Amino acid sequence: MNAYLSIDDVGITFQTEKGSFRALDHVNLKVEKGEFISIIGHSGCGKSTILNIVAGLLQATEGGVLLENREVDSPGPDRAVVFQNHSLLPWLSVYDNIKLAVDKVHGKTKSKEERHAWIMHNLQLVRMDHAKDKTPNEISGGMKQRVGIARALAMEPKVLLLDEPFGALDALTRAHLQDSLLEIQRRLGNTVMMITHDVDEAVLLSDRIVMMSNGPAASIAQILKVDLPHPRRRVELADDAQYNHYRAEVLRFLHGHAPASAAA
Ligand SMILES: Nc1ncnc2c1ncn2[C@@H]1O[C@H](COP(=O)(O)OP(=O)(O)OP(=O)(O)O)[C@@H](O)[C@H]1O
Repeated sequence: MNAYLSIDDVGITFQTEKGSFRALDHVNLKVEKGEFISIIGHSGCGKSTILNIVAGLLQATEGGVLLENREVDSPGPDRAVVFQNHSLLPWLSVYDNIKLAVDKVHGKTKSKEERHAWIMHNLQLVRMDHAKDKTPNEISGGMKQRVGIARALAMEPKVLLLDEPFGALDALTRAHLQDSLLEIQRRLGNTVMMITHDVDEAVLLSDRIVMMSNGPAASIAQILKVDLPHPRRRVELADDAQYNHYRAEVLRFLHGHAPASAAA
């Protein structure tokens, strides 16, 4: 039987003014339903490119992506993306930003009252129901990311695609949001692919960490299975030998694959 999400021998070549650029080569990954996968690797190795291919925003040159055995060839509500810099519409309230997505995805299947309850439920999940009437410029960066995550969850996607969702946040806000995401993901059983540069974030949240080689022609170099029991609590894990082992593995990998310019 095929995996829930299957990235099969994906390669991509971009045509640029300077000629063609081979970004990814022979990328293969099978993701199970409910799995939390992190993708880590040096800048420019092709993490966003993989995510965008899964999102259907980019077309692979070779190979392809199957989600529940159906080929991904365009963006769709079954794959919600959260970017580093939130993509909320600034002229709509927090509530209406989520409503837009909910009406699109659930407009035919849920009544108006059900949709309202669903919007509020998802705002409560990320603890943003108190700010439902505010516009994005009236709330902080961390709050905007919370709303972006609520909007993605409200679409009930098969796969949640997170491109450095906490990259632009301060350490404390980031830690809070990681904890909420972990708790929500465990509760709802979402299938998640998340790009990160943060080793602790990857170990804390993931079932598996996909480590990429440097480009051009980047591929998956190593996959680390993170066998830490849940619930995972960051304070307790700080002294946990297994946690520190995984952390060291990823750091060793990144150090060993440092781009030539950074290795000196
Ligand atoms: N549309 C494009 N045209 C040409 N080259 C591209 C295009 N998109 C990405 N690339 C190149 O492909 C490579 C991978 O880019 P990508 O953005 O996926 O890397 P990344 O690992 O996500 O980087 P970062 O961690 O810095 O965000 C880079 O060398 C980038 O310059």
